[in-house]
Amino acid sequence: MSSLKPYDAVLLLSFGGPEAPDEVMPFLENVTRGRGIPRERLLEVSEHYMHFGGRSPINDENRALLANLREQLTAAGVDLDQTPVYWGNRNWAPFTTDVLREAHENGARRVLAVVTSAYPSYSGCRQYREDLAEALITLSREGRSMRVDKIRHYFDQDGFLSPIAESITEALGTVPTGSHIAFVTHSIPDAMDDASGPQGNAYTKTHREACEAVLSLLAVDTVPEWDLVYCSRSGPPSQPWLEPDIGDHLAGLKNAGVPGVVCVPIGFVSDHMEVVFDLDTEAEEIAQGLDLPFVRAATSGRATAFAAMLASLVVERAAAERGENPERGSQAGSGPWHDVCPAGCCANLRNPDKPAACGVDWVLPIDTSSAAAPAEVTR
Ligand SMILES: CC1=C(CCC(=O)O)c2cc3nc(cc4[nH]c(cc5[nH]c(cc1n2)c(C)c5CCC(=O)O)c(CCC(=O)O)c4C)C(CCC(=O)O)=C3C
Ligand SMILES: [Fe+2]
Repeated sequence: MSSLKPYDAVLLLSFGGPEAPDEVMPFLENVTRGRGIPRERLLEVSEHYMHFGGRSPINDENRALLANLREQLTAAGVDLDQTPVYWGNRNWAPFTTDVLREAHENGARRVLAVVTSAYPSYSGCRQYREDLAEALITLSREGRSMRVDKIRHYFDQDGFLSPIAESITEALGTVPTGSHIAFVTHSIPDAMDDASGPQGNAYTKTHREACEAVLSLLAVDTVPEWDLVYCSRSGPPSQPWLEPDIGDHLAGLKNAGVPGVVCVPIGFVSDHMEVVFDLDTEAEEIAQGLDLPFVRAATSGRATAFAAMLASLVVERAAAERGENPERGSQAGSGPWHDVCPAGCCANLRNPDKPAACGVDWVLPIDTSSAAAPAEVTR
């Protein structure tokens, strides 16, 4: 039996997505609230969702991941009656606050979050920590005191990298010799990359480390040439975002006489809208127009090895909280990512003082107006 003490619940924390046409605009408004995204971009993105009947694939991906994570925690000897696994989202139901309230009602006081983002950045790290802080503040006003930690980022973990490498190896067998690999991730503003991680530029740096680790895992005689490129740019055109865009990159490859491309969505954990629309629909169409052979490699979200890796990081973090100094494996880059974010890590450039949980500087504000017992102080 492996205990998850001191945790009494696990939370799979994700982005969320609409499941019906009338949910699309309210969802997009949730996503972009206060983020300065032009209205035209919102309407354009709503069309992407409408192309799929108003239903994002992301929730079904997370339902599958939830089942796999439960299975892998059970396989690791965790008793799910003692530590149930919940699922909550930032932008759509089931919402984080509601799920944590339910967990509290069922007796949970210390929760370990597993975020569906492999890399550090404001979007993939601090914004989730802000969501958790907001939920914890709301719940503390209801007299419910809880603490939430989150597992470290896992861009460097074999369970994330190996399924991608296997899929690329297979894909390379179906494109002409000399084809390139285009690793693709979500574009973010240059300024957001500059502020990623404790020292800055961690978003691009950790992506490159993951790409290099994947390349070293390929079962091929000659490692193909590769680039890290971007998709899903939004924001005003005047604001610099990470480039090149996958579409422009494909045109460049064609011009350079490259005979084909394996497109690898390394920035994404599962086949959500960015993957099925921006890559499988838009980028593939561009490649077809260029007469450039194009194969898209798999994401690792559905792989057993991926859920097993998440389960092992959950077990590792629980051991660390018990002071047991567990072995901290890392198969890419310069060693394991931190458990607890230092102050200012993945800064919020618009609102630097917004409370964020799971960092050294997190203190649950004690609401003295409440008749309930004072909230426990957490880090
Ligand atoms: C780094 C990153 C990840 C990966 C890390 C992680 O997984 O968290 C990610 C994931 C996702 N992004 C998603 C959807 C959207 N992202 C948007 C907007 C933005 N994303 C950004 C960054 C990221 N996003 C940024 C800097 C913006 C601009 C607004 C802002 O500065 O915050 C918008 C608004 C419209 C638009 O502008 O495109 C939508 C609809 C979905 C769900 C897809 C589905 O429904 O299947 C997922 C998983
Ligand atoms: Fe961070």
